[in-house]
Amino acid sequence: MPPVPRLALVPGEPAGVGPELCVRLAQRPRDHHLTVFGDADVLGEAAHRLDLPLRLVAGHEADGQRPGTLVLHEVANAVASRPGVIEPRNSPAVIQALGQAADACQQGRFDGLVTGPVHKAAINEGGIAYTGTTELLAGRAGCDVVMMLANDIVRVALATTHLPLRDVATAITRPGLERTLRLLHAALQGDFAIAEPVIAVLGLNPHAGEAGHLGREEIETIEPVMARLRGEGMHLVGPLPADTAFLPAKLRGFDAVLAMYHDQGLPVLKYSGFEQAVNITLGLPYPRVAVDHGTALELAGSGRADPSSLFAAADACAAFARARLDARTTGDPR
Ligand SMILES: NC(=O)c1ccc[n+]([C@@H]2O[C@H](COP(=O)([O-])OP(=O)(O)OC[C@H]3O[C@@H](n4cnc5c(N)ncnc54)[C@H](O)[C@@H]3O)[C@@H](O)[C@H]2O)c1
Ligand SMILES: N[C@H](C(=O)O)[C@H](O)COP(=O)(O)O
Repeated sequence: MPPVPRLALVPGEPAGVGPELCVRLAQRPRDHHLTVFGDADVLGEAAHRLDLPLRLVAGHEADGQRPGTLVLHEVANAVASRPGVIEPRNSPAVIQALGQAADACQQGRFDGLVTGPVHKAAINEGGIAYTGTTELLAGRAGCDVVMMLANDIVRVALATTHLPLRDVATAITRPGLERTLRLLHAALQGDFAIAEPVIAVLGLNPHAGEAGHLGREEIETIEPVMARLRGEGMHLVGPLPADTAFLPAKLRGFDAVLAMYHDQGLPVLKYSGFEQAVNITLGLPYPRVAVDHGTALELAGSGRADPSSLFAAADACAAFARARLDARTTGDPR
């Protein structure tokens, strides 16, 4: 019998669409165990509003695969939550749920982590410094990571993540970019089984700096790193002008695109397929896959939120986890 992946599921912001999407996810037949780290009342109320069954049970062996059921690891909110209304007093519970699920993955008690959307401002307004779950998980695991969003059309990795635009240029350094490219390359080979990945690297400036007349980061930072890694055999294209790098004919030749900052790459990814796209954290000791959308507060409680991205995240995380479990049983060092 192949091993059944055990996934930890964190709904994210209780006032957002995360809890109701988790209830919808729980209804699907599945080939993995799901344990939800969150508040039982919030999940129960979301199920009631959707008129869907939800049994929250203890222990993952017996029921973690049964439709309509989730194993519960309770992380109770401080105060009652209402759909669409941010309550910063619940921010510690959101972060505790993420932290406890992450630690459980790192300890080998789960094989992967699936997360719903978190409201970054609510967490900060609750007194907790937080820029994103990618950064939180990297800090907790003590490793470098790369954020990559993917759908059937394109994979977009980011050289920098959640920081003000005015700080981007100085955050792009030769050592940082080299680490990012090595990690991305290794993940495309390991988790995506692409033997010789082709990675397009975007420039930072308009027209990739126009030979130094519109900025020098391409010449001083990006090109030297690319030259060094090409010398080791990596297939790197660029630095490319970002405005035309995503033209369909070009994109077909790339296994991933490395964008220099969040809004250089993610609008294209989200425009090309918002529903099925997922957010993958590369470099952690366990697979982590999240939805590509936010808390959509205006939809919370309406039952109209599309669960496709959470479904895709759970499927992708289960597939990554299964591949790693299989590799372990065959002695593959993945
Ligand atoms: N995965 C994450 O944790 C994540 C991702 C993006 C944004 N966020 C956070 O979410 C909050 C709100 O961000 P935003 O408004 O920029 O983005 P958003 O994704 O919440 O909303 C953008 C648009 O997409 C729609 N939308 C989002 N999810 C949907 C779904 N499942 N079904 C149907 N429509 C959906 C919304 O109604 C809105 O029109 C912010 O605090 C942001 O930081 C979190
Ligand atoms: N940058 C992500 C996006 O736009 O979808 C998002 O904000 C979530 O990232 P984290 O998983 O790091 O919270």
